[in-house]
Amino acid sequence: MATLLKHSAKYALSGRLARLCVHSRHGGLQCLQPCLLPHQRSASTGSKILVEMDNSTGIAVLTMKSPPVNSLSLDFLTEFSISLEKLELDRGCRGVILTSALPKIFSAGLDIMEMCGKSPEHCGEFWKAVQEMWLRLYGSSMITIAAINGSSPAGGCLMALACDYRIMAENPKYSIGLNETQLGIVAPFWFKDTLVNTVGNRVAELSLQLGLLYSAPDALRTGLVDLLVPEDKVLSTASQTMTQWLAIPGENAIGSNPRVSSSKVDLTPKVHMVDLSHSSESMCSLNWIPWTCSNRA
Ligand SMILES: CCCCCCCCCCC/C=C/C(=O)SCCNC(=O)CCNC(=O)[C@H](O)C(C)(C)COP(=O)(O)OP(=O)(O)OC[C@H]1O[C@@H](n2cnc3c(N)ncnc32)[C@H](O)[C@@H]1OP(=O)(O)O
Repeated sequence: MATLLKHSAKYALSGRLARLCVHSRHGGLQCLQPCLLPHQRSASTGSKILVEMDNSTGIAVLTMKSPPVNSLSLDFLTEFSISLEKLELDRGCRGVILTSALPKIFSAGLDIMEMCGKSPEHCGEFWKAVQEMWLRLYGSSMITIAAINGSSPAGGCLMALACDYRIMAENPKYSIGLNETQLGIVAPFWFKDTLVNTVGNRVAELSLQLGLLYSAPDALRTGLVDLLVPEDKVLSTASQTMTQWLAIPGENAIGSNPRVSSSKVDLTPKVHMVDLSHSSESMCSLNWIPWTCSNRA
Protein backbone atom coordinates (compact mmCIF):
# COMPACT_ATOMS: atom_id res chain seq x y z
CA MET A 1 0.00 0.00 0.00
CA ALA A 2 1.14 3.48 -0.79
CA THR A 3 1.27 4.44 2.87
CA LEU A 4 4.28 2.16 3.37
CA LEU A 5 6.51 4.70 1.72
CA LYS A 6 4.84 7.89 2.72
CA HIS A 7 7.11 9.25 5.41
CA SER A 8 10.35 7.99 3.96
CA ALA A 9 9.73 9.61 0.62
CA LYS A 10 8.57 12.81 2.28
CA TYR A 11 11.91 13.33 3.93
CA ALA A 12 13.89 11.97 1.03
CA LEU A 13 12.63 14.48 -1.44
CA SER A 14 11.97 17.76 0.25
CA GLY A 15 15.58 18.90 0.07
CA ARG A 16 15.95 17.95 -3.54
CA LEU A 17 12.75 19.71 -4.50
CA ALA A 18 13.76 22.76 -2.56
CA ARG A 19 16.87 22.92 -4.70
CA LEU A 20 14.73 22.36 -7.78
CA CYS A 21 12.66 25.40 -6.88
CA VAL A 22 15.71 27.55 -6.79
CA HIS A 23 17.60 26.22 -9.75
CA SER A 24 15.03 24.87 -12.17
CA ARG A 25 14.74 26.44 -15.54
CA HIS A 26 11.38 24.71 -15.99
CA GLY A 27 8.91 26.76 -14.03
CA GLY A 28 8.97 26.30 -10.27
CA LEU A 29 7.54 28.00 -7.27
CA GLN A 30 7.74 31.42 -8.78
CA CYS A 31 4.98 30.48 -11.22
CA LEU A 32 2.52 29.53 -8.47
CA GLN A 33 0.11 32.36 -7.78
CA PRO A 34 -1.53 32.12 -4.36
CA CYS A 35 -4.88 33.73 -3.80
CA LEU A 36 -7.53 33.61 -1.09
CA LEU A 37 -11.04 32.37 -1.71
CA PRO A 38 -14.08 32.54 0.57
CA HIS A 39 -14.84 29.91 3.24
CA GLN A 40 -11.28 29.14 4.23
CA ARG A 41 -10.34 28.08 0.75
CA SER A 42 -7.13 28.99 -0.94
CA ALA A 43 -5.84 28.30 -4.40
CA SER A 44 -2.57 28.43 -6.21
CA THR A 45 -2.07 27.91 -9.86
CA GLY A 46 0.85 27.39 -12.16
CA SER A 47 0.58 26.96 -15.88
CA LYS A 48 -0.18 23.24 -15.68
CA ILE A 49 -1.48 22.51 -12.19
CA LEU A 50 -4.21 24.11 -10.11
CA VAL A 51 -4.22 23.45 -6.37
CA GLU A 52 -7.31 24.31 -4.35
CA MET A 53 -7.11 23.82 -0.61
CA ASP A 54 -10.05 23.70 1.75
CA ASN A 55 -8.58 24.54 5.12
CA SER A 56 -11.74 23.56 6.96
CA THR A 57 -11.52 19.94 5.78
CA GLY A 58 -7.80 19.59 5.12
CA ILE A 59 -8.58 18.36 1.60
CA ALA A 60 -6.77 19.71 -1.45
CA VAL A 61 -7.79 19.16 -5.04
CA LEU A 62 -4.88 19.04 -7.44
CA THR A 63 -6.17 19.56 -10.97
CA MET A 64 -4.03 18.83 -14.01
CA LYS A 65 -4.72 21.41 -16.69
CA SER A 66 -2.17 20.99 -19.44
CA PRO A 67 -3.86 20.65 -22.84
CA PRO A 68 -4.20 18.78 -25.02
CA VAL A 69 -3.73 15.61 -22.94
CA ASN A 70 -1.94 16.38 -19.64
CA SER A 71 1.17 14.65 -20.95
CA LEU A 72 3.94 14.36 -18.39
CA SER A 73 6.59 16.70 -19.71
CA LEU A 74 9.56 17.84 -17.64
CA ASP A 75 7.82 21.14 -16.95
CA PHE A 76 4.63 19.38 -15.96
CA LEU A 77 6.39 16.90 -13.69
CA THR A 78 8.41 19.63 -12.02
CA GLU A 79 5.34 21.71 -11.29
CA PHE A 80 3.46 18.63 -10.13
CA SER A 81 6.15 17.57 -7.66
CA ILE A 82 6.57 21.08 -6.30
CA SER A 83 2.81 21.42 -5.81
CA LEU A 84 2.67 18.12 -3.99
CA GLU A 85 5.64 18.99 -1.83
CA LYS A 86 4.02 22.25 -0.79
CA LEU A 87 0.94 20.32 0.30
CA GLU A 88 3.11 17.76 2.06
CA LEU A 89 4.78 20.49 4.08
CA ASP A 90 1.42 22.05 4.96
CA ARG A 91 0.39 20.25 8.15
CA GLY A 92 -3.17 21.40 7.57
CA CYS A 93 -3.42 19.33 4.42
CA ARG A 94 -4.39 15.73 5.07
CA GLY A 95 -5.75 14.52 1.78
CA VAL A 96 -5.23 15.21 -1.92
CA ILE A 97 -7.60 14.47 -4.76
CA LEU A 98 -5.91 14.23 -8.13
CA THR A 99 -8.03 15.01 -11.16
CA SER A 100 -8.04 16.58 -14.61
CA ALA A 101 -9.55 19.76 -15.99
CA LEU A 102 -9.51 18.38 -19.53
CA PRO A 103 -12.53 16.74 -21.08
CA LYS A 104 -12.10 12.99 -21.65
CA ILE A 105 -8.46 12.81 -20.57
CA PHE A 106 -6.96 12.19 -17.15
CA SER A 107 -3.37 11.99 -18.43
CA ALA A 108 -1.82 10.56 -21.60
CA GLY A 109 1.28 9.53 -19.68
CA LEU A 110 4.85 10.49 -20.39
CA ASP A 111 5.28 13.20 -22.95
CA ILE A 112 6.52 11.45 -26.04
CA MET A 113 8.30 14.58 -27.20
CA GLU A 114 10.53 14.39 -24.12
CA MET A 115 11.80 10.99 -25.17
CA CYS A 116 13.01 11.54 -28.69
CA GLY A 117 15.84 13.62 -30.05
CA LYS A 118 16.93 15.00 -26.69
CA SER A 119 20.40 15.18 -25.17
CA PRO A 120 21.48 12.55 -22.61
CA GLU A 121 21.47 15.31 -19.98
CA HIS A 122 17.90 16.23 -20.78
CA CYS A 123 16.85 12.56 -20.77
CA GLY A 124 18.46 12.10 -17.36
CA GLU A 125 16.71 15.15 -15.97
CA PHE A 126 13.40 14.05 -17.43
CA TRP A 127 13.69 10.54 -16.09
CA LYS A 128 14.56 11.76 -12.61
CA ALA A 129 11.47 13.96 -12.73
CA VAL A 130 9.35 10.92 -13.60
CA GLN A 131 10.74 9.04 -10.62
CA GLU A 132 10.30 12.02 -8.37
CA MET A 133 6.64 12.33 -9.33
CA TRP A 134 6.06 8.68 -8.50
CA LEU A 135 8.00 8.73 -5.24
CA ARG A 136 6.27 11.88 -4.10
CA LEU A 137 2.79 10.56 -4.89
CA TYR A 138 3.28 6.96 -3.79
CA GLY A 139 5.26 8.05 -0.75
CA SER A 140 2.94 10.83 0.33
CA SER A 141 1.98 10.98 4.00
CA MET A 142 -1.37 12.38 2.90
CA ILE A 143 -4.30 10.30 1.71
CA THR A 144 -4.34 10.42 -2.08
CA ILE A 145 -7.36 9.68 -4.24
CA ALA A 146 -7.35 9.66 -8.03
CA ALA A 147 -10.57 11.05 -9.50
CA ILE A 148 -10.11 9.61 -12.99
CA ASN A 149 -12.38 11.60 -15.26
CA GLY A 150 -10.94 10.46 -18.58
CA SER A 151 -8.57 8.08 -20.30
CA SER A 152 -5.36 7.30 -18.53
CA PRO A 153 -2.84 5.21 -20.45
CA ALA A 154 0.71 4.31 -19.38
CA GLY A 155 2.25 6.98 -17.13
CA GLY A 156 -1.24 8.39 -16.55
CA CYS A 157 -2.27 5.02 -15.18
CA LEU A 158 0.89 4.97 -13.04
CA MET A 159 -0.17 8.25 -11.44
CA ALA A 160 -3.55 6.79 -10.57
CA LEU A 161 -1.95 3.58 -9.28
CA ALA A 162 0.32 5.62 -7.02
CA CYS A 163 -2.72 6.96 -5.18
CA ASP A 164 -4.40 5.20 -2.26
CA TYR A 165 -7.79 4.89 -3.99
CA ARG A 166 -9.11 5.21 -7.55
CA ILE A 167 -12.53 6.44 -8.59
CA MET A 168 -13.22 6.43 -12.33
CA ALA A 169 -15.98 7.86 -14.51
CA GLU A 170 -18.16 5.00 -15.72
CA ASN A 171 -17.78 6.01 -19.34
CA PRO A 172 -16.99 2.88 -21.40
CA LYS A 173 -15.04 5.03 -23.86
CA TYR A 174 -12.43 5.82 -21.24
CA SER A 175 -9.55 3.42 -20.89
CA ILE A 176 -6.78 2.90 -18.40
CA GLY A 177 -3.79 0.61 -18.18
CA LEU A 178 -0.06 0.17 -18.51
CA ASN A 179 0.02 -0.28 -22.28
CA GLU A 180 3.75 0.27 -22.72
CA THR A 181 4.28 -3.14 -24.35
CA GLN A 182 1.97 -2.09 -27.17
CA LEU A 183 4.30 0.82 -27.78
CA GLY A 184 7.37 -1.41 -27.84
CA ILE A 185 8.49 -0.17 -24.44
CA VAL A 186 9.15 -2.29 -21.36
CA ALA A 187 7.44 -0.84 -18.31
CA PRO A 188 10.06 -0.25 -15.59
CA PHE A 189 9.95 -2.62 -12.63
CA TRP A 190 8.50 -0.02 -10.33
CA PHE A 191 5.59 0.53 -12.74
CA LYS A 192 5.14 -3.24 -12.61
CA ASP A 193 5.35 -3.41 -8.83
CA THR A 194 2.79 -0.64 -8.45
CA LEU A 195 0.43 -2.57 -10.72
CA VAL A 196 1.04 -5.89 -8.92
CA ASN A 197 0.28 -4.23 -5.59
CA THR A 198 -3.08 -3.16 -6.96
CA VAL A 199 -4.34 -6.04 -9.12
CA GLY A 200 -2.20 -9.00 -8.09
CA ASN A 201 0.35 -11.05 -9.97
CA ARG A 202 -1.69 -12.78 -12.65
CA VAL A 203 -3.67 -9.78 -13.82
CA ALA A 204 -0.52 -7.67 -13.79
CA GLU A 205 1.35 -10.30 -15.77
CA LEU A 206 -1.31 -10.42 -18.50
CA SER A 207 -1.72 -6.65 -18.50
CA LEU A 208 1.96 -6.04 -19.02
CA GLN A 209 2.62 -8.86 -21.46
CA LEU A 210 -0.24 -7.78 -23.71
CA GLY A 211 -0.08 -4.05 -22.96
CA LEU A 212 -3.77 -4.07 -22.11
CA LEU A 213 -5.85 -0.95 -21.85
CA TYR A 214 -9.03 -1.64 -19.88
CA SER A 215 -12.38 0.03 -20.39
CA ALA A 216 -13.76 1.55 -17.21
CA PRO A 217 -16.02 -1.47 -16.46
CA ASP A 218 -13.15 -3.90 -17.07
CA ALA A 219 -10.84 -1.77 -14.93
CA LEU A 220 -13.31 -2.17 -12.08
CA ARG A 221 -13.59 -5.92 -12.66
CA THR A 222 -9.82 -6.41 -12.50
CA GLY A 223 -9.42 -4.14 -9.47
CA LEU A 224 -7.40 -1.59 -11.38
CA VAL A 225 -9.86 0.99 -10.11
CA ASP A 226 -11.91 0.78 -6.92
CA LEU A 227 -15.15 2.46 -7.90
CA LEU A 228 -17.05 3.64 -10.98
CA VAL A 229 -19.48 6.53 -10.71
CA PRO A 230 -21.28 8.75 -13.23
CA GLU A 231 -18.94 11.27 -14.76
CA ASP A 232 -20.47 14.26 -13.00
CA LYS A 233 -20.11 12.53 -9.63
CA VAL A 234 -16.42 11.66 -9.79
CA LEU A 235 -15.18 14.65 -7.83
CA SER A 236 -17.98 14.75 -5.27
CA THR A 237 -17.59 11.00 -4.64
CA ALA A 238 -13.86 11.50 -4.22
CA SER A 239 -14.54 14.19 -1.60
CA GLN A 240 -16.98 11.94 0.26
CA THR A 241 -14.55 9.04 0.14
CA MET A 242 -11.75 11.27 1.36
CA THR A 243 -13.86 12.35 4.33
CA GLN A 244 -14.34 8.68 5.25
CA TRP A 245 -10.63 7.96 4.96
CA LEU A 246 -9.72 11.00 7.04
CA ALA A 247 -11.98 9.79 9.83
CA ILE A 248 -9.57 6.88 10.38
CA PRO A 249 -7.29 7.61 13.33
CA GLY A 250 -4.02 9.04 12.12
CA GLU A 251 -0.40 9.07 13.13
CA ASN A 252 -1.06 10.34 16.65
CA ALA A 253 -3.45 7.52 17.43
CA ILE A 254 -2.73 5.40 20.50
CA GLY A 255 -0.53 2.49 19.51
CA SER A 256 0.63 4.07 16.29
CA ASN A 257 4.18 3.69 15.11
CA PRO A 258 6.37 5.69 17.52
CA ARG A 259 8.97 6.30 14.81
CA VAL A 260 6.40 8.28 12.95
CA SER A 261 4.55 10.06 15.72
CA SER A 262 7.58 11.33 17.68
CA SER A 263 9.27 14.46 16.46
CA LYS A 264 12.66 13.26 17.75
CA VAL A 265 12.90 10.10 15.72
CA ASP A 266 15.25 9.53 12.88
CA LEU A 267 13.36 9.83 9.63
CA THR A 268 16.41 9.37 7.50
CA PRO A 269 15.30 8.67 3.94
CA LYS A 270 14.75 5.02 3.14
CA VAL A 271 14.25 5.76 -0.53
CA HIS A 272 17.24 6.36 -2.72
CA MET A 273 17.30 8.04 -6.08
CA VAL A 274 19.99 6.88 -8.44
CA ASP A 275 21.55 8.63 -11.36
CA LEU A 276 19.74 7.40 -14.42
CA SER A 277 21.24 9.70 -16.95
CA HIS A 278 22.59 6.78 -18.93
CA SER A 279 20.02 4.17 -18.15
CA SER A 280 16.45 3.40 -19.00
CA GLU A 281 16.56 0.42 -16.66
CA SER A 282 16.13 0.04 -12.91
CA MET A 283 15.27 3.43 -11.52
CA CYS A 284 15.39 3.39 -7.79
CA SER A 285 16.11 1.11 -4.90
CA LEU A 286 13.62 0.94 -2.12
CA ASN A 287 14.30 -0.27 1.39
CA TRP A 288 10.89 -0.87 2.85
CA ILE A 289 10.40 0.38 6.37
CA PRO A 290 8.98 -2.26 8.69
CA TRP A 291 5.91 -0.33 9.82
CA THR A 292 3.01 1.00 7.89
CA CYS A 293 2.88 4.76 8.36
CA SER A 294 -0.64 5.87 9.02
CA ASN A 295 -2.34 8.94 7.68
CA ARG A 296 -2.12 12.36 9.28
CA ALA A 297 -3.98 13.09 12.45
C1 LIG B 1 14.06 10.13 -22.04
C2 LIG B 1 14.09 9.11 -21.00
C3 LIG B 1 14.76 7.90 -21.48
C4 LIG B 1 14.04 6.73 -20.98
C5 LIG B 1 13.48 5.96 -22.12
C6 LIG B 1 12.82 4.77 -21.63
C7 LIG B 1 11.36 4.99 -21.67
C8 LIG B 1 10.71 4.08 -20.74
C9 LIG B 1 9.35 4.59 -20.48
C10 LIG B 1 8.53 3.54 -19.91
C11 LIG B 1 7.24 4.04 -19.43
C12 LIG B 1 6.45 4.81 -20.39
C13 LIG B 1 5.39 5.44 -19.99
C14 LIG B 1 4.56 6.30 -20.86
O1 LIG B 1 3.70 6.97 -20.35
S1 LIG B 1 4.85 6.38 -22.54
C15 LIG B 1 3.54 7.39 -23.20
C16 LIG B 1 2.38 6.51 -23.48
N1 LIG B 1 1.23 7.28 -23.81
C17 LIG B 1 0.39 6.88 -24.73
O2 LIG B 1 0.55 5.85 -25.34
C18 LIG B 1 -0.80 7.77 -24.96
C19 LIG B 1 -0.92 8.08 -26.39
N2 LIG B 1 -2.08 8.91 -26.60
C20 LIG B 1 -3.33 8.44 -26.69
O3 LIG B 1 -3.63 7.27 -26.55
C21 LIG B 1 -4.37 9.44 -27.03
O4 LIG B 1 -3.76 10.60 -27.50
C22 LIG B 1 -5.31 9.81 -25.87
C23 LIG B 1 -6.21 8.63 -25.51
C24 LIG B 1 -4.53 10.24 -24.63
C25 LIG B 1 -6.20 10.98 -26.30
O5 LIG B 1 -6.84 10.66 -27.49
P1 LIG B 1 -7.58 11.80 -28.33
O6 LIG B 1 -8.17 11.14 -29.52
O7 LIG B 1 -8.51 12.55 -27.45
O8 LIG B 1 -6.44 12.83 -28.72
P2 LIG B 1 -5.29 12.68 -29.83
O9 LIG B 1 -4.83 11.29 -29.92
O10 LIG B 1 -5.78 13.30 -31.09
O11 LIG B 1 -4.14 13.54 -29.19
C26 LIG B 1 -4.28 14.94 -29.05
C27 LIG B 1 -2.91 15.55 -29.12
O12 LIG B 1 -2.16 15.12 -28.00
C28 LIG B 1 -0.91 14.57 -28.43
N3 LIG B 1 -0.51 13.51 -27.50
C29 LIG B 1 -1.19 12.41 -27.16
N4 LIG B 1 -0.51 11.66 -26.29
C30 LIG B 1 0.65 12.31 -26.08
C31 LIG B 1 1.79 12.03 -25.27
N5 LIG B 1 1.88 10.93 -24.49
N6 LIG B 1 2.82 12.89 -25.30
C32 LIG B 1 2.76 14.00 -26.05
N7 LIG B 1 1.71 14.33 -26.84
C33 LIG B 1 0.66 13.48 -26.85
C34 LIG B 1 -1.24 14.04 -29.79
O13 LIG B 1 -0.08 13.90 -30.54
C35 LIG B 1 -2.13 15.13 -30.32
O14 LIG B 1 -1.31 16.21 -30.72
P3 LIG B 1 -1.64 17.07 -32.01
O15 LIG B 1 -3.00 17.64 -31.78
O16 LIG B 1 -0.55 18.09 -32.06
O17 LIG B 1 -1.63 16.10 -33.15
